[in-house]
Amino acid sequence: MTRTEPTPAHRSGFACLVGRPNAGKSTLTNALVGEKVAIMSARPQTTRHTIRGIVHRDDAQLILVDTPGLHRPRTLLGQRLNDLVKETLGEVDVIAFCLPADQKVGPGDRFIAAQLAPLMTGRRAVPVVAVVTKADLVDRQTLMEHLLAVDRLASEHEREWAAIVPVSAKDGYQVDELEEVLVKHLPEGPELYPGGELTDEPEQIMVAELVREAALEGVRDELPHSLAVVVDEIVEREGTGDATKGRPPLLDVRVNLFVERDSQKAIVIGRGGSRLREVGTQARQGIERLLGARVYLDLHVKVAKDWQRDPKQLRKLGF
Ligand SMILES: Nc1nc2c(ncn2[C@@H]2O[C@H](COP(=O)(O)OP(=O)(O)OP(=O)(O)O)[C@@H](O)[C@H]2O)c(=O)[nH]1
Repeated sequence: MTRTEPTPAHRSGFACLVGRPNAGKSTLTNALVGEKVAIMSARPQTTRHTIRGIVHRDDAQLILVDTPGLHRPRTLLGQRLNDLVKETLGEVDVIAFCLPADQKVGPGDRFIAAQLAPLMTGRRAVPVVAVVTKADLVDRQTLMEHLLAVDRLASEHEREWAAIVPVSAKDGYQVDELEEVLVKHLPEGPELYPGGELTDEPEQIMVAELVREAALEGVRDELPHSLAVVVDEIVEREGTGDATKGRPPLLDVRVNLFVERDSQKAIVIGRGGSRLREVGTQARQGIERLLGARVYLDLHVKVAKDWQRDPKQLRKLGF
């Protein structure tokens, strides 16, 4: 008799690596994602999240995002930035807090732990996995002591880490385990970046960014964080390219711009659509350079009310 195993549900979501400078976040991201996709690190998707890479598997899609550095604020602006960071961190599914094994838990780590503590409790608590990085640099004894110190750091705030995982991005020690732990904390859900077509992904992100830049030009104050740009599709119009004659294809690029309110929609579109046309022209030039093709750019402005407050919407919009 054959028994069919139930297929485990597909999981998808966002993880954010935080930690003081030099904690090993970038190196660990590369180890998790692999070099191929790590090139995405340079492509800002939005001012809120930078996608650093996607771990794409049959059973899960883990999207690693970045936030601006979480530092001890020295100015009011710093404070504002930290508020933004906290808001952003509150929207991810799991946080990986990196603490280097070769350095004692210090004030920088304490500051970050204090910022994370309020996020780790309440109805929308975000699990925080403590990741002890650079494990290869210390001996077993030092590693054990460090793990205990990291454990105490959570206790100081009457919290518990969702897990403590020592890793070495350099020799690959426990990187797979960390991936499992992070995936385990993702909600069940479909692929957020379909097909795992990772090579297409940077293009879409860059196209979205070019449109976003053009759309914000001159109206940044009016639309600070209220604009999300999502590339709907990039398709080649049949029979348009002819490589033998060096003729690039014509690409149809469809892009949606989401704003929060009708008044913002009016700003983006401008009188009689004049602004949107300018946005289109400006963005198209950049996109043509980027893709090395002729581009027909189709922009749609839509109102997605309160999207900033709804994590499901945010995800749909690629945040
Ligand atoms: N031996 C060893 N060195 C590591 C490991 N991970 C990172 N490093 C080194 O630690 C230094 C900092 O690593 P990064 O990945 O740049 O750290 P980061 O947290 O991204 O740094 P910031 O961008 O400043 O926040 C680099 O010189 C890395 O080569 C590791 O697992 N083992």
